[in-house]
Amino acid sequence: MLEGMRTNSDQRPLLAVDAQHLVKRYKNKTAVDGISLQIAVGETFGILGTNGAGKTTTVEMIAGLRKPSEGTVRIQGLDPFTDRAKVRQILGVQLQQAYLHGSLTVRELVDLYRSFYPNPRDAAEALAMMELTDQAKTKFDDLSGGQMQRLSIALALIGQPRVVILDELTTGLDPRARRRIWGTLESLAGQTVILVSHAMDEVERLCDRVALIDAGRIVAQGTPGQLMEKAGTTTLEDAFVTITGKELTDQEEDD
Ligand SMILES: Nc1ncnc2c1ncn2[C@@H]1O[C@H](COP(=O)(O)OP(=O)(O)OP(=O)(O)O)[C@@H](O)[C@H]1O
Repeated sequence: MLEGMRTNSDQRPLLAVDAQHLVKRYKNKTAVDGISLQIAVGETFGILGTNGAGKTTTVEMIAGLRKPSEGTVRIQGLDPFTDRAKVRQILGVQLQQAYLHGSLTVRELVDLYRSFYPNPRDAAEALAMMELTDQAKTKFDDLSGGQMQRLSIALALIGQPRVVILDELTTGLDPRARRRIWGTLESLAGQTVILVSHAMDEVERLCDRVALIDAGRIVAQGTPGQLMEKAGTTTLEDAFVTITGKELTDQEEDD
């Protein structure tokens, strides 16, 4: 999905996301401990790590939803904190917990989100894409968990944003829904995607590059092939275990 990089006036590659030395400290804990990420336009970039590694905190800082203790973020050259209105028009975010107004219907939420963007997808098409056509008049609070999740993905993609952040994209969805959503993501031409996951099949299938995060730091990054080569393994899962010394699969049970 990586397309030819565009350049800015200095003829340097224009990065979709440029995060420099992000740190997030809570009272007794450093959740993110100096993470830098440079993601090219059109790239699908995976962030992989065990529970509590700092993945969500990192992407929330990139999205401008959580203030870093240290470090800077630029999205297509814009600061998500000071250029909030502009960033909102080019960024779509699916978070683990959807903070959506429960008494609005699916269609009302879709219309609301469409209003945030200059060139949104057709509403009916967006609902069909996530198989929510029959739920258009259903209130958000009355959706099943899987339907809520599919709606949050539809809302992240509805504006055809240049940068999309997806946190635990298909965790908990059935295999058919997962494959359908993967197909949708593979059809996004030119959009940059940050995908937080601990599902190896998803990351291997979708991501051009991956950062492995452990205890708030990047312990390795590269293409899935490079990570397997570095670790001397034949699967990304084994590479993760070799590099971090931790199992990913055990963690899913804690969710
Ligand atoms: N508001 C907060 N106050 C204190 N500690 C926090 C807060 N939010 C997150 N943390 C801690 O920061 C660490 C990183 O959390 P984060 O949610 O970013 O991890 P994660 O990699 O996304 O994990 P998961 O896979 O469970 O979602 C965890 O130890 C978590 O308990």
